[in-house]
Amino acid sequence: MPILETRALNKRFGGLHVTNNVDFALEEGEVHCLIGPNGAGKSTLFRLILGEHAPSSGAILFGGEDITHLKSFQRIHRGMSVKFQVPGIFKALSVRQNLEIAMQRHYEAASLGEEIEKLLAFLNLSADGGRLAGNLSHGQKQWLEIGMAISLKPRLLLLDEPTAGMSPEETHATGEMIKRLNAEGMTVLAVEHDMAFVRQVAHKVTVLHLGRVFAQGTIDDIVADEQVAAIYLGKTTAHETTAHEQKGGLHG
Ligand SMILES: Nc1ncnc2c1ncn2[C@@H]1O[C@H](COP(=O)(O)OP(=O)(O)OP(=O)(O)O)[C@@H](O)[C@H]1O
Repeated sequence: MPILETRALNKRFGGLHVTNNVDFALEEGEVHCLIGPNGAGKSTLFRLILGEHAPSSGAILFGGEDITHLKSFQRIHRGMSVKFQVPGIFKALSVRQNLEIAMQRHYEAASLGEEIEKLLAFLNLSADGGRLAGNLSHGQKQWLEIGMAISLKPRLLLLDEPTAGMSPEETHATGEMIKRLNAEGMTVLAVEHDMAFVRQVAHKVTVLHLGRVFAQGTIDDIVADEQVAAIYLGKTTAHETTAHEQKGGLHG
């Protein structure tokens, strides 16, 4: 049974049909990347899954349960967690204090310190626990965010462009983190533009285009798909679409 499923999911903003009859299934235990040209509807689908947008029609299931009408916090209680692109860390607090805030209600006081140190080590931030979060590098801030998102050991981790703005080395280190989390049992859905990262982590890739599922397969299937290449070059005539400005090409 898929851990997450959308059935005939639609979202319209006025006359704009941004999520168009999306049937999507995420299998438990996989790392799945959602790609597609700018404006394809990736963020909107993400926000629908999280409960930040209400769908116009269709259903969302998590662990087999219909969650279409649940609030975000109820979805989080059921085991979803998210890291958005914009950092939501407390800049004026230390790295350790940030993790403490995320974790304190969920761990016994006696084990909290040890859990935080374990997480700091996982995030390559052991030497930075006492630094103000606001003084971390961009990549380190993203890792702290990931740390806050995984601190409650979610069943499903949602990542919105986790490597945006990172160096190739930081991107690779982030990929290794995702692979370790996955090896320990976490299912991951990531919106991502960086194809090197997608190749590093993804078991499966879904391409969204004009709000629809356009293609699905392994990264090799997707990169070899000429129709996918065409939409990235803005050559599609499926709708009245103009060439999209790309942050990164398909072959990244
Ligand atoms: N709240 C909103 N109100 C109206 N239109 C919206 C809203 N959110 C998104 N859209 C429109 O929906 C379309 C899809 O946007 P979305 O952000 O989901 O795409 P995306 O694939 O995530 O793009 P990017 O890769 O640029 O982040 C765009 O045309 C966008 O302008």
